[in-house]
Amino acid sequence: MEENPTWIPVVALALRDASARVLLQQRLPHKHHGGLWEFPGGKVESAENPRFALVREIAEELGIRIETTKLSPLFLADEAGVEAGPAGVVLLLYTCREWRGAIAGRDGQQWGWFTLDEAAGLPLAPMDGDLLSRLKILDAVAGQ
Ligand SMILES: Nc1nc2c([nH]c(=O)n2[C@H]2C[C@H](O)[C@@H](COP(=O)(O)OP(=O)(O)OP(=O)(O)O)O2)c(=O)[nH]1
Repeated sequence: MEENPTWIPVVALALRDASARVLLQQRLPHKHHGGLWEFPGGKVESAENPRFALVREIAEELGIRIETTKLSPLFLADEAGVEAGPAGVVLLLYTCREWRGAIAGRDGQQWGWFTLDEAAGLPLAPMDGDLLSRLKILDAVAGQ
Protein backbone atom coordinates (compact mmCIF):
# COMPACT_ATOMS: atom_id res chain seq x y z
CA MET A 1 0.00 0.00 0.00
CA GLU A 2 2.87 2.32 0.75
CA GLU A 3 3.87 2.24 -2.91
CA ASN A 4 0.27 2.98 -3.95
CA PRO A 5 -1.12 5.22 -1.21
CA THR A 6 -4.76 6.28 -1.07
CA TRP A 7 -5.81 9.92 -1.24
CA ILE A 8 -8.60 12.12 0.10
CA PRO A 9 -10.16 14.41 -2.52
CA VAL A 10 -11.24 17.77 -1.14
CA VAL A 11 -12.96 20.47 -3.25
CA ALA A 12 -12.76 24.19 -2.60
CA LEU A 13 -14.24 27.33 -4.16
CA ALA A 14 -12.70 30.69 -5.01
CA LEU A 15 -15.98 32.64 -5.12
CA ARG A 16 -15.33 36.08 -6.68
CA ASP A 17 -17.53 39.15 -6.28
CA ALA A 18 -17.96 42.01 -8.76
CA SER A 19 -14.76 43.64 -7.40
CA ALA A 20 -12.80 40.37 -7.87
CA ARG A 21 -12.54 39.93 -4.12
CA VAL A 22 -12.51 36.35 -2.90
CA LEU A 23 -14.61 34.80 -0.15
CA LEU A 24 -12.66 33.08 2.62
CA GLN A 25 -13.88 31.53 5.85
CA GLN A 26 -12.20 30.77 9.15
CA ARG A 27 -11.91 27.16 10.26
CA LEU A 28 -13.66 26.47 13.54
CA PRO A 29 -11.30 26.26 16.54
CA HIS A 30 -11.75 22.53 17.26
CA LYS A 31 -10.98 21.44 13.67
CA HIS A 32 -7.69 20.51 12.05
CA HIS A 33 -6.01 23.86 11.23
CA GLY A 34 -8.55 25.54 13.56
CA GLY A 35 -8.53 29.36 13.36
CA LEU A 36 -6.84 29.42 9.96
CA TRP A 37 -8.59 30.84 6.91
CA GLU A 38 -9.56 28.74 3.90
CA PHE A 39 -11.52 28.63 0.70
CA PRO A 40 -14.94 27.13 1.53
CA GLY A 41 -15.52 23.50 0.53
CA GLY A 42 -14.88 20.06 1.94
CA LYS A 43 -14.34 16.39 1.38
CA VAL A 44 -15.70 14.65 -1.72
CA GLU A 45 -17.83 11.72 -0.60
CA SER A 46 -17.21 8.24 -2.00
CA ALA A 47 -17.64 8.24 -5.81
CA GLU A 48 -19.23 11.72 -5.71
CA ASN A 49 -18.66 13.99 -8.70
CA PRO A 50 -16.38 16.83 -7.50
CA ARG A 51 -18.55 19.64 -8.90
CA PHE A 52 -21.62 18.23 -7.18
CA ALA A 53 -19.63 17.78 -3.97
CA LEU A 54 -18.74 21.47 -4.14
CA VAL A 55 -22.35 22.54 -4.74
CA ARG A 56 -23.35 20.45 -1.70
CA GLU A 57 -20.58 21.78 0.55
CA ILE A 58 -21.24 25.42 -0.41
CA ALA A 59 -24.95 25.04 0.31
CA GLU A 60 -24.15 23.43 3.67
CA GLU A 61 -21.48 25.95 4.72
CA LEU A 62 -22.71 29.23 3.21
CA GLY A 63 -26.41 28.66 2.47
CA ILE A 64 -26.09 29.66 -1.19
CA ARG A 65 -26.75 27.86 -4.46
CA ILE A 66 -24.09 27.63 -7.13
CA GLU A 67 -24.47 25.81 -10.46
CA THR A 68 -22.15 23.00 -11.55
CA THR A 69 -22.07 24.50 -15.06
CA LYS A 70 -20.87 27.89 -13.76
CA LEU A 71 -17.81 26.40 -12.05
CA SER A 72 -14.38 26.61 -13.69
CA PRO A 73 -11.59 24.32 -12.52
CA LEU A 74 -8.43 26.25 -11.56
CA PHE A 75 -5.64 24.42 -9.75
CA LEU A 76 -4.93 21.65 -7.31
CA ALA A 77 -2.76 21.60 -4.21
CA ASP A 78 -1.33 18.61 -2.41
CA GLU A 79 0.86 18.13 0.59
CA ALA A 80 4.22 18.01 -1.14
CA GLY A 81 5.91 21.31 -0.42
CA VAL A 82 3.42 22.51 2.20
CA GLU A 83 3.22 21.78 5.90
CA ALA A 84 2.10 18.16 6.27
CA GLY A 85 -1.52 17.42 7.20
CA PRO A 86 -3.37 14.10 7.30
CA ALA A 87 -1.84 11.90 4.63
CA GLY A 88 -3.09 12.17 1.11
CA VAL A 89 -5.33 15.26 0.99
CA VAL A 90 -5.56 16.69 -2.54
CA LEU A 91 -7.39 20.01 -2.74
CA LEU A 92 -9.14 20.82 -6.05
CA LEU A 93 -9.90 24.53 -6.49
CA TYR A 94 -12.75 25.78 -8.67
CA THR A 95 -13.86 29.35 -9.23
CA CYS A 96 -17.29 30.89 -9.78
CA ARG A 97 -18.72 34.42 -10.02
CA GLU A 98 -22.43 33.65 -9.68
CA TRP A 99 -24.55 32.41 -6.82
CA ARG A 100 -28.11 32.60 -5.60
CA GLY A 101 -29.17 33.42 -2.06
CA ALA A 102 -27.77 35.30 0.90
CA ILE A 103 -24.40 34.22 2.24
CA ALA A 104 -24.33 33.07 5.88
CA GLY A 105 -21.76 31.17 7.93
CA ARG A 106 -24.05 28.22 8.59
CA ASP A 107 -21.59 26.38 10.83
CA GLY A 108 -21.05 29.56 12.88
CA GLN A 109 -17.78 30.29 11.09
CA GLN A 110 -16.48 33.80 10.32
CA TRP A 111 -16.30 34.66 6.62
CA GLY A 112 -15.51 37.70 4.53
CA TRP A 113 -14.63 39.17 1.15
CA PHE A 114 -10.94 39.96 0.67
CA THR A 115 -8.74 41.33 -2.07
CA LEU A 116 -6.02 38.83 -2.90
CA ASP A 117 -3.48 41.04 -1.11
CA GLU A 118 -5.67 41.19 1.98
CA ALA A 119 -6.17 37.42 1.80
CA ALA A 120 -2.40 36.87 1.62
CA GLY A 121 -2.07 38.71 4.95
CA LEU A 122 -4.42 36.30 6.76
CA PRO A 123 -3.23 33.17 8.58
CA LEU A 124 -4.16 30.65 5.88
CA ALA A 125 -4.37 26.85 5.96
CA PRO A 126 -1.22 25.63 4.18
CA MET A 127 -2.75 24.35 0.96
CA ASP A 128 -5.09 27.35 0.73
CA GLY A 129 -2.04 29.59 0.96
CA ASP A 130 -0.46 27.65 -1.87
CA LEU A 131 -3.60 27.99 -4.01
CA LEU A 132 -3.94 31.70 -3.21
CA SER A 133 -0.38 32.35 -4.44
CA ARG A 134 -1.25 30.79 -7.76
CA LEU A 135 -4.55 32.69 -7.95
CA LYS A 136 -2.59 35.94 -7.58
CA ILE A 137 -0.34 34.93 -10.48
CA LEU A 138 -3.37 34.04 -12.62
CA ASP A 139 -5.04 37.39 -11.87
CA ALA A 140 -1.81 39.24 -12.68
CA VAL A 141 -1.52 37.44 -16.02
CA ALA A 142 -5.21 38.15 -16.73
CA GLY A 143 -4.63 41.83 -15.89
CA GLN A 144 -7.10 41.95 -13.00
N1 LIG B 1 -8.75 23.51 3.14
C1 LIG B 1 -7.75 22.77 3.61
N2 LIG B 1 -7.99 21.54 4.10
C2 LIG B 1 -6.94 20.85 4.57
C3 LIG B 1 -5.62 21.37 4.54
N3 LIG B 1 -4.78 20.45 5.07
C4 LIG B 1 -5.54 19.38 5.41
O1 LIG B 1 -5.16 18.34 5.90
N4 LIG B 1 -6.86 19.63 5.13
C5 LIG B 1 -7.93 18.69 5.39
C6 LIG B 1 -8.74 19.01 6.62
C7 LIG B 1 -10.01 18.24 6.33
O2 LIG B 1 -9.83 16.89 6.65
C8 LIG B 1 -10.16 18.37 4.85
C9 LIG B 1 -11.09 19.49 4.49
O3 LIG B 1 -12.38 18.98 4.45
P1 LIG B 1 -13.54 19.52 5.40
O4 LIG B 1 -13.53 21.02 5.42
O5 LIG B 1 -14.80 18.80 5.00
O6 LIG B 1 -13.02 18.98 6.79
P2 LIG B 1 -13.64 19.10 8.21
O7 LIG B 1 -12.52 19.42 9.14
O8 LIG B 1 -14.84 19.99 8.22
O9 LIG B 1 -14.14 17.64 8.42
P3 LIG B 1 -13.45 16.46 9.16
O10 LIG B 1 -12.00 16.42 8.72
O11 LIG B 1 -13.63 16.81 10.60
O12 LIG B 1 -14.23 15.31 8.66
O13 LIG B 1 -8.84 18.64 4.35
C10 LIG B 1 -5.39 22.66 4.01
O14 LIG B 1 -4.27 23.16 3.96
N5 LIG B 1 -6.48 23.33 3.56
